[in-house]
Formats: sequence, structure tokens, C-alpha cells
Amino acid sequence: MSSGNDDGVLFETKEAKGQLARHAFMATVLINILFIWFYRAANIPAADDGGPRWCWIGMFAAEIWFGFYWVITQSGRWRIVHNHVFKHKLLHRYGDDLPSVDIFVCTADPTMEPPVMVINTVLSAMAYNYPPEKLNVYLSDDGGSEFTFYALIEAADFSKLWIPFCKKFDVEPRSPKAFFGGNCPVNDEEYGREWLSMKELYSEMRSRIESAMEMGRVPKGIRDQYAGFSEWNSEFTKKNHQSVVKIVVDGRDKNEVDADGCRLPTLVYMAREKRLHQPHNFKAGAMNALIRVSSVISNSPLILNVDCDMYPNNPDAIYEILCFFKDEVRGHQISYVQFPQAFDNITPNDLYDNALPVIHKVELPAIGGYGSALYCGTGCFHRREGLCGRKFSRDFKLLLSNTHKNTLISVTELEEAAKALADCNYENGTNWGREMGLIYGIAAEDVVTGLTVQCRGWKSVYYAPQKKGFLGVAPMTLDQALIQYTRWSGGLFQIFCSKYCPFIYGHGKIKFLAQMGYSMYLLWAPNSLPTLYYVTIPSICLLKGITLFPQVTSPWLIPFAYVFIAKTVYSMVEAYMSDCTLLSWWNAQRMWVIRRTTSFLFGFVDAVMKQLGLSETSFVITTKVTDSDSRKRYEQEVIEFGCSTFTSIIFTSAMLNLFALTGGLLLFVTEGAEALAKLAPQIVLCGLLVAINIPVYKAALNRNDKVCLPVSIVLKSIILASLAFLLPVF
Ligand SMILES: O=c1ccn([C@@H]2O[C@H](COP(=O)(O)OP(=O)(O)O[C@H]3O[C@H](CO)[C@@H](O)[C@H](O)[C@H]3O)[C@@H](O)[C@H]2O)c(=O)[nH]1
Ligand SMILES: [Mn+2]
Repeated sequence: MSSGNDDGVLFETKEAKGQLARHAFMATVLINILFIWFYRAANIPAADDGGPRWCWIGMFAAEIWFGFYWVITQSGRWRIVHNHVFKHKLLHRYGDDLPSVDIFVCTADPTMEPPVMVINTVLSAMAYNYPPEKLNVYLSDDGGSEFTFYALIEAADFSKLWIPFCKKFDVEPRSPKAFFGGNCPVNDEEYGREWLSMKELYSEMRSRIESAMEMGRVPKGIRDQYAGFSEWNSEFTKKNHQSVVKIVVDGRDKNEVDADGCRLPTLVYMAREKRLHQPHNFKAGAMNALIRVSSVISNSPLILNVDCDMYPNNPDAIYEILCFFKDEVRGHQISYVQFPQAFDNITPNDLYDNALPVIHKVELPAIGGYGSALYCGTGCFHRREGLCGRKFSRDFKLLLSNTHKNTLISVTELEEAAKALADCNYENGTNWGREMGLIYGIAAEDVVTGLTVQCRGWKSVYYAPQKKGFLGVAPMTLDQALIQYTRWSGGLFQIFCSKYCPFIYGHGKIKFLAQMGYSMYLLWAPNSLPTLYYVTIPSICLLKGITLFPQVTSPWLIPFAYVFIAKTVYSMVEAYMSDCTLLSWWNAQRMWVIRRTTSFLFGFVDAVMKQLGLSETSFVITTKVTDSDSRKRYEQEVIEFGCSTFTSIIFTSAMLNLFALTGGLLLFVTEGAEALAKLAPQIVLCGLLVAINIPVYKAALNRNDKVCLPVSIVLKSIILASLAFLLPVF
């Protein structure tokens, strides 16, 4: 119940239970880590006794890193909070006095991101439960594709029926594709009838768009109808073209109405200028062009940014996030509200650990609790001021209320004005990409941008309600997943190495726990080196009968065992509390080993190269389409390995551990219990790695499937793994 002066409070932040127990537990782990370090330092083999001196020092170095990194990760567990909003209070208090919202959808490639998928996102954004005259949807097309433009025109038409249908029957989700994937309602006759006819209309629209793409041209009738197509002349290519801005639906126009006579949201297509020798800065460049283009058309104080595959899933989300921005106590400090990234194609045991449940339910909420929620690039509502570089100031209370559109000039004039803002040279000599808008030069533009906003004094909120705010497409093959992590880990590490390093750039500006929280992810990439060391060297030594851990009978084994078991059990509990199955926890463990030994390694190398000026920032787009064979395998939760270097590394390390385990067990047979006592920890470590790699061996043995591991990779990996044992160990 609310009364009196707390009426203006529109959200509350609750602390998760068990804080004291967590802290006590952390202390026990930390003490044991210190014991491990002490043991390592005190027992370094002397240079002249022929012991594995350098191997030992390597183990020590890896364990120093792991211990240090573990401390960093505790920032994501120290204090965990969750936010709740009071939507009814907002409506009661503000009624119609609510701000307009600009929604930015980014797409970059019509084959990897099919236009039909893109317009599903656009349509669900247009159908938000929010006054349509206050909604403006902008599509940025870095693919510069006339098919995407064509699809948007189709979507505008379709929206005239789709929006009334959604509102009449209060349907969810409002992405037609996702919605019609469900069953036809049978209990309500009228609803059932309209459902069927809408579905029919949707399918027709989809096939028109798809067949235009197959034919490679937009039907002449449509081309003639819309002057906009003339932009795509013979000189127009994806990488070299003038700016295109087309207002497909002019929301200012009272005659632009849907089938029920209600106003429509504004809908704008933009393909910013691209020139071969002009860096376009990928998504950050697209977003900044959108910020400028929208500023002359609608200039809403709030901006929602979504990737083209991330359709809005909760029709009330805008009202919910307004509870943060309009909160009378804390609202004026908040620059953005980030929803978790969620996906609608996760299999029951989440084969590739795409859902990242612990990150989304524990770590990111915790960092949000320090006022520094990470900006994750999609599903994020921004205050325009914050994004545009304005510093937070206490004296200045932004009211976030109704804004007025530019009603003075005609559509054509508006388009012309907007086009100039999407030109390459518009940014020359300005602060765009440095102090204004999204930051350039870093492949994780989202995270670094969020950090700069916070360092200008703003706060940000992580909001993870029960009903998912946005749903996207997660990678469906191992290679796709690993490519994505290569970009992320590389881009994030690049931030750490740059002037934006949170410990320096954020010093005195964001909380220390938040600086650590950022670093948890920014330091993903360097984890690769100690992990690679740990999955190979102890195994090689095992085969050679060299001991790297305390004997089974030694009390010094206790801290090693404690840290390992405690961390494992704790991560199982966290996964369980985040609604994971045991198998998905296991799959996630495998994915972490794989990511650390492949993606993070490449990300690390990549970031170092960029630091040395040897390579340029790039952005490999994640494919959102998968052929039906791969999709079937994904649904059956069978790992699909590609013919990539990733696969070679994974398989080599799996073989190495299999050989080592076999050798270790043989040693036990030939030399008996004494060998076991000396090598048991290594046998356990190696055994676990073998267990986690079972699907890898299966894939290698499987010779019938179209995606069995190529013989060449198998042979190469086996040879490499065997050679590893010939390496001298010292
Ligand atoms: O030159 C480009 C490249 C990409 N994109 C868009 O950026 C979005 C994200 O690309 P995607 O390939 O899906 O990357 P993900 O790894 O899935 O994206 C995550 O990570 C990115 C940073 O690495 C963020 O930009 C994203 O918002 C975040 O969802 C997509 O909508 C693309 O269309 C562009 O607009 N222009
Ligand atoms: Mn994506």
C-alpha cells in the first residue's frame, strides 16, 4: 500500500536473501586460495634437482590468475538486487502526460538477417501498448537493401490490421511470426476466425517478400507505386551509396490510420551513406546516425534500441520502464534501463549455454545494484540526453513529458533534412563516437558506451521482470556461438586495455564494485592462457608421471579440493536457483572450457593486435538463419562442429586428455597405489576434462552424419596431441 509522500515512488529495489551466508562462504574460499598460493610459493622445485620447476611456476601463475579473477567475479555476487515496478501508480499519477519514445531497430545484412525477421521486430514494436502517436519506429539498414525497404512497406500496410487485432484481443507476443507459431484459439469463435484470416494475411505478405528476394527484384507494380525505390539505381551498392531516409508512415498525419481509425506510429527507413574508404563504425555508426535522424523527425526524450532479431515480447514494457524514469526520488539520475538478453530458440538443456542464466539472474542484476547496469546493445531504453553526451546534474530535473513533433515542414523537407544528418561527412570534426552517442573503435560498443554514460554521472538500471521484455535468435551451431564470443571477448578486453579501463576511467566516478563487475567480462579474454595451461600441462605431466599437486596423503591437498568442490557446488546451486536443469549446467561447464580455450584465445590475440595497431576493429555479424539440418540437430541437442580452427583446438585438447588419462591409468596398473597417491589429483582433473568432452569423441567417431568431424581435422588433432607428449617438460 502506498500513502502520502511515497506516492512518487514508482519502483523498489529488493535485496536477495542470504547475503551473510554468501559472504562467509566467500571468505572460506578466499582463505583456501591463499593456502594454495602459499603452498605453490613454498614448494617451487629448486633449479638443480631436475624437478618440474617451470611447470610448477606455470601452475602457480595460472592459480594466481584464477584466484585474482575469482575475487573479481565476487563483485557479481556480493550484493544481489532485483527491481520491481508499480505500473498502476504511474498511470494513476501521470495519465496521458507521458513522453514519446523513439524505437531504433538495426539490421545489417538481408541474407543473415532476413527482412521478414526484421519486420516482425518492427511490427511488434509498433504494436506496443502505448499511444501510437507517441511511438516512432526507425529501421537502420546497414545492408542498404531494397528488399528490406520493400519489406518495411509491406509491414506498414500489414500494421493497419495487425495493431487493431493485437489490441482487440490483447494478443501476445506481438511479433506475428512468433504469435502464429502458437496454436489457433478454439474456444472463441470470433477470435478464431480473425486469427485464421490474420495468419493468412501474414503468410501472404511473407511469401511476397520472400519471392521478391528469390527473384532478385521488387515487383514492378510496387516499384512504380513508391518513388523511394528510385534510390536504388545502378550505382547503388551495399558498400557505396548515398543516404536514404524514407518516412514510410508519417505519424503526424491525421489520415494515417489503422483499420479501426486509430492513429499509427511513425515509421522511418534509413540507410546511412556508405563510402568505400570511409569507416562506418558498424552498429555504433548506425545508432549515431539514427540518433541524429530521429532528432529532426520526432526527437523523443526516450530511445529504445533493439537488434533486428530481438522482438518486443512484453506489450506493456514502456509503461514499466517509465516507472524508473518517472520515479520522483531516483528517476532523474537514471540514463538507461537494460532488459536481459533472452532468446526464443533455447532448447531444454541449452546445449550452447546461450541463455547464460547465472549471468542474467545473478551477476548483471548485482552490477545493476551498484547503479552501473551494463548496456548490452539491445533491449535497452535510453534517455536521449544521456546517450548524446550530456552530463548528469542535480540541478537539472528532466521532466520527460510530452514532446512535440516537427509539424512545420512537409514530409519531403523532413526527409531531406534528415538525410543530411545520415551523411558520412556529417561526423567529421565532431565528437560523435567519442563523447557523443555510441563510442567508436571498439567491437563491444554497447558496453563501453554504457560505461561512458555512467562516468558522466548517470545511473543505470537492470530490469529483469518475470515476463521477458525481448526475445531474439541465439546461435544454433557451435561455430556461430564461438565467433560471437570471439567478438565479445576481444571487444571487451579492448576496453580494458584502452583509456576506458574501468579501474582508471571509472575511478571516483562509479563504485569500486561496479569497476570490478565490468572487469569480470572485460577480462574474459585473458582467461584463455591460464585455462589452456591448466587443460594441457597437468595432463602431459600425468602421462610422464610428474606430480604437480600435493599427494593424496598431504594436508595441502585440502585447499585445492576445497576450492574446486566449493566452486563447483556453488555454481550448481546458482544454476539451480536460476531455473537450470542439471544437464544445462553441465553443458554450460563444457561451453566455458571451450570458449576459454578457443574464442577467448582469439579474442585475446585480436585485442592485442589492435592495441599494437596491427589490425582494425571489425564486426562479424551473427547469422540468424540456419539450414534445416542444422536446426534439427540443434533441436535434438547434438553439437554441430564446423571445419574451423575452433574445432581443431577443441579436438586436440580432448585427445590430449584422453591419451593422458589412459596413460595415467596404465601407470596406476603398472606401478600401483603409490603412483595413484602421487597423481590422483591430475587423474581427476584429466578425467573430468574427458567426461566433459564426451560429445567431442562421439562426433569424431560418428562417420555417418553429414557433419561428422572431417578426417583431416581428426588426424591433424591426433598428431598434434601426440606431439605434445614429446615436448620436454622442465
Ligand atoms: O555494421 C553493422 C553490424 C551490425 N549491426 C547490427 O548490430 C546488431 C547486433 O549484431 P549481431 O551480429 O546480432 O551481434 P550479437 O553478438 O548478437 O550482438 C550483441 O553484441 C553486440 C556487440 O558485440 C551488440 O552490438 C549487440 O547489440 C548485442 O546484441 C544487429 O542488429 C546488426 O544488424 C549494424 O547495424 N551494423
Ligand atoms: Mn544478435
